[in-house]
Amino acid sequence: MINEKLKLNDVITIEIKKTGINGEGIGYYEKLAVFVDDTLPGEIVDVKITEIYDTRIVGQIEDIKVKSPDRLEVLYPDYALCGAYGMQHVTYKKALELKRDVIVNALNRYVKQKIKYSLIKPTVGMEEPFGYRNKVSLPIRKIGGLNKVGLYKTGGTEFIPVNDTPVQHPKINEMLQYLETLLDEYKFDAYIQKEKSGYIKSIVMRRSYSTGETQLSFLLMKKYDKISEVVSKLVEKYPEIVSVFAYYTDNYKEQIFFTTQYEKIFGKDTINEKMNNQTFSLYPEAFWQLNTQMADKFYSKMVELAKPTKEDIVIDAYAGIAPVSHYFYKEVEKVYAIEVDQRSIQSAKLSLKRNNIKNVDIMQSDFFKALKQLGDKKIDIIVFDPPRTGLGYQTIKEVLKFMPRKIVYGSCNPSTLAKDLEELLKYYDLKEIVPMDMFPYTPLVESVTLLELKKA
Ligand SMILES: C[S@@+](CC[C@H](N)C(=O)[O-])C[C@H]1O[C@@H](n2cnc3c(N)ncnc32)[C@H](O)[C@@H]1O
Repeated sequence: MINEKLKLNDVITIEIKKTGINGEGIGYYEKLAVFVDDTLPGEIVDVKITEIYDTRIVGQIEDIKVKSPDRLEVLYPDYALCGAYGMQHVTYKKALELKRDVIVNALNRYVKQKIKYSLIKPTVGMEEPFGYRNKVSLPIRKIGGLNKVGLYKTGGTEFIPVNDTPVQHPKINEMLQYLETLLDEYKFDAYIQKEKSGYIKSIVMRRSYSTGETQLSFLLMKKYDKISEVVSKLVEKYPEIVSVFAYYTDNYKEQIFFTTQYEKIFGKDTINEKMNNQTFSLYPEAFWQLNTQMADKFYSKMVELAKPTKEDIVIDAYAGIAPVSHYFYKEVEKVYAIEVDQRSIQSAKLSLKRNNIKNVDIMQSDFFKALKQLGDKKIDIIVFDPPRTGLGYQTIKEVLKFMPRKIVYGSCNPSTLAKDLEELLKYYDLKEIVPMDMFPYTPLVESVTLLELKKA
């Protein structure tokens, strides 16, 4: 076997042929796939081998012999390591092309039938692809005696301070930096993993793109009065902070941001975000897309592709706080919005009421179970927007009992999209896939797909 000839730390020279699902370059060494971070198609690279498996090798750049014309200088190497700003080595224009290629590659890999690639449209991106991130969820750790917000190196345990990435909203960066200084000033002890000590574990900061209202959620190991003083200082400087919660945990190990034990320590329960002339009320844990400007394009594309009619009954599956329902309700007879998470449901109910929407029924349920509950109801269109795990065979089997005329599939994972399409395309024709760049300068690839029930 080829890989028996290779040893760790050997250096091989390969040409990068394509981009993988995590943004890495993929080349081949005598037919064995070689995965190398931060490389681009067309580049000739000396690669030091760091991992060897039966079917693939992982390596790191030793030297780039031929550089891609689309390569950019990496200005924040640490932020590439923790995925916060992982595609900074490539021009935005090229990144949009590569994201479409990732979808094409996933379809090639998982879908047996021949796909007309002209159905996969160019990636819809942003005009100004910086400062778009409206929320950060960051652990806080004590490093060299100072409190730092940051992230862990992808797949590792090394903590990397992260408080000024160009993809986060500049106001979020500013507030994070001020928070760090306050935590030091008030002698806070951030969590230290090795010693299992410290009492502040993480911060979630969400800033409404449209109103600027900002919500903070601290995760604490115990009640600690000084948090109120820190919050007062923050609010004094940033009056747009209008909602602050403290969550409590006694679990040192688990990497979580929210628990069921919480209290509001300042201001309102929710912050308001505006989109499509509607107001959405966000509780801290409620799901909301991280890029509000692109979210608007994402939902508008769903309606544009579905072309719903006034008689249609629609399912908004994996609804979150039901933005899809908010975009569809006017065009159709009725929408069932199905979501499992209680706080998203609370936000959805508040938002639908606030926007005076009466033809959306909310179902708090696992999607699979909800389909069983809906029994033999007529469903014309199903809009999916599942987590990265996709739908899976069992759920698709249940969906197929309804045989909706159209399916609109919002996906955040090209691999699970392709696997699900392999099943769905037995009964549906693929009409269009529109890649959407919801996370510029990261490897994440989102898309909206339209399927229509086969005629026969
Ligand atoms: C990618 S988010 C999409 C939410 C919403 N469509 C949006 O764009 O804001 C996926 C949502 O699915 C929900 N979810 C995850 N598993 C679920 C399940 N088995 N049944 C119903 N909802 C689920 C999550 O709580 C989350 O709100």
